[in-house]
Amino acid sequence: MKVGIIGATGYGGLELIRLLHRHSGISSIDLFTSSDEGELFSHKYSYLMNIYDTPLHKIRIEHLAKLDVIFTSTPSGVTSRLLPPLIGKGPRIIDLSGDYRLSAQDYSEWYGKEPAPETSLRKSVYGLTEWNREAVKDAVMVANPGCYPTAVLLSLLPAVKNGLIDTDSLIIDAKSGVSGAGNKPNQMTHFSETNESLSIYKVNKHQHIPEIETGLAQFAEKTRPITFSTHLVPMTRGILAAAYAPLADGVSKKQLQECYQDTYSDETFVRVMPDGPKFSTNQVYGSNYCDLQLHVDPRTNRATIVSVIDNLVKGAAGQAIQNMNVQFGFKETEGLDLVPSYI
Ligand SMILES: NC(=O)C1=CN([C@@H]2O[C@H](COP(=O)(O)OP(=O)(O)OC[C@H]3O[C@@H](n4cnc5c(N)ncnc54)[C@H](OP(=O)(O)O)[C@@H]3O)[C@@H](O)[C@H]2O)C=CC1
Ligand SMILES: CC(=O)N[C@@H](CCC(=O)OP(=O)(O)O)C(=O)O
Repeated sequence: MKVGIIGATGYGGLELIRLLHRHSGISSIDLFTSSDEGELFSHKYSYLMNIYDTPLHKIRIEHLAKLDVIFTSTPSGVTSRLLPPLIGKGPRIIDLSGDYRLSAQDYSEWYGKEPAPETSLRKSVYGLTEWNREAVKDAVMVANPGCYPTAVLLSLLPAVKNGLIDTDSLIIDAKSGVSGAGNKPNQMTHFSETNESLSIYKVNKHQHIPEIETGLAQFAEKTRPITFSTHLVPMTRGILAAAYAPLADGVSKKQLQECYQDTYSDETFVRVMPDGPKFSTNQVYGSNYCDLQLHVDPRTNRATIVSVIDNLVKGAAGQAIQNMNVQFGFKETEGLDLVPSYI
C-alpha cells in the first residue's frame, strides 16, 4: 500500500513514521510538508539518517489522490479546508486532528474556528476502534479520536453503557505529558514553565469535553454533561485519566470488574488490570495499550476508574494505524505489537 503523511514533521507524524516502518503491508511512505518542501527528512531529523533519506513533498491534491491511504496530523483548521476534494475520491483518509470529530456547531463553539463543510463531515466516522470497528471498516474518512477522549471513553464506556455507575455528576480528572501539545513550544509548554511544576488548564473549556460527551451519547446513550479537568505534567509522554462516580444501586465491585473483563476480553490493546500498588503511565509508554484499573471505596460507594495511554500511540498514531488495519483487512495488531518501554 502507498501511504502519505501530511504533517510528517510534527510529533504525531514522527510517531506514524516510527510505527509504519515496521508494518508489513506498506510499500512506500510519502511525507508532505507545508513549510520545508524539498528538504531531506533525515536532514531535518538526523536521528532518521539511513532510515528516511527521502525528500519532503509539497502538498498537492494530484499527488495525494494517487495514494491508498493518507494520514493527516496537522493543527486544527487545516484538514477541514484541505480534505473535502479528496474524501471519497480514492484514498482512505485518517485525520488525527479534531476537524472531523464534532458536529459543525460544537466545533465552532469549542475550537472557535470555521467547521468542515457539512457534506464532508457527514462522511466521517469516529475512529474509537474498539467501539466502532464495523463503521471504521467501510469508512472513507476516519476522525481519529483525541488523546484524552481515547483514554476517557475506553475507561468509562463499559460502566456507563451497562448502567453500573451513576452518571448524573461525572467528574473526570486527566493529566498529560507535554508532547500532547505538539512540537511548537509556547508560554505554557516551555521547559522553564513545565519543569518542576504541575498545572491545570482550560478548566471547563477544553475542546475534548464535547468529544467525550458525544462519544458517551453515541456508544452508551448517556447525555448528561461532564466535568472534565486537564493537567500538564512535567513528562514527555503519557496520559492518566481518573473518573469518579457513585456505583449505581446494588452494584458491587465484582460486577464492575467482570463487566470490564467481559467487554474487553477479545481486545488486545485494552488491558483490565488487577488491583495493585502502582498504576502508571510508564506501563504503556511507547505502546498501543490502554490499561484500566477499577477501584471502589466502600465508605463512599464511589468508583474510581483509571486509565493510562501513551498520547502519541494509542492516543494518536497507534490508534490511527489500528484503524487503517481495520479498513484494509490487516491483522489489527500489524505494526503495533510493541512492548511498552517501561524504563
Ligand atoms: N500530540 C499529541 O499527543 C496528539 C495530537 N493530536 C492532534 O494531531 C494533530 C497533530 O499534532 P502534533 O503532531 O502534536 O502537532 P505538531 O505541532 O507537532 O505538528 C503539526 C504539523 O503540522 C504541519 N502543519 C502546520 N500547519 C500546517 C498547514 N497549514 N498545512 C499543512 N500542514 C501544516 C507542520 O509541519 P510542516 O511545517 O512540515 O507542514 C507540523 O509539523 C493536531 O491536530 C493535534 O491536536 C491528537 C492526538 C494526540
Ligand atoms: C498537553 C496538551 O496541551 N494537550 C492538548 C491536546 C490537544 C489535542 O490533541 O488536540 P485535538 O484533539 O483537539 O486536535 C490540549 O490539551 O489541548
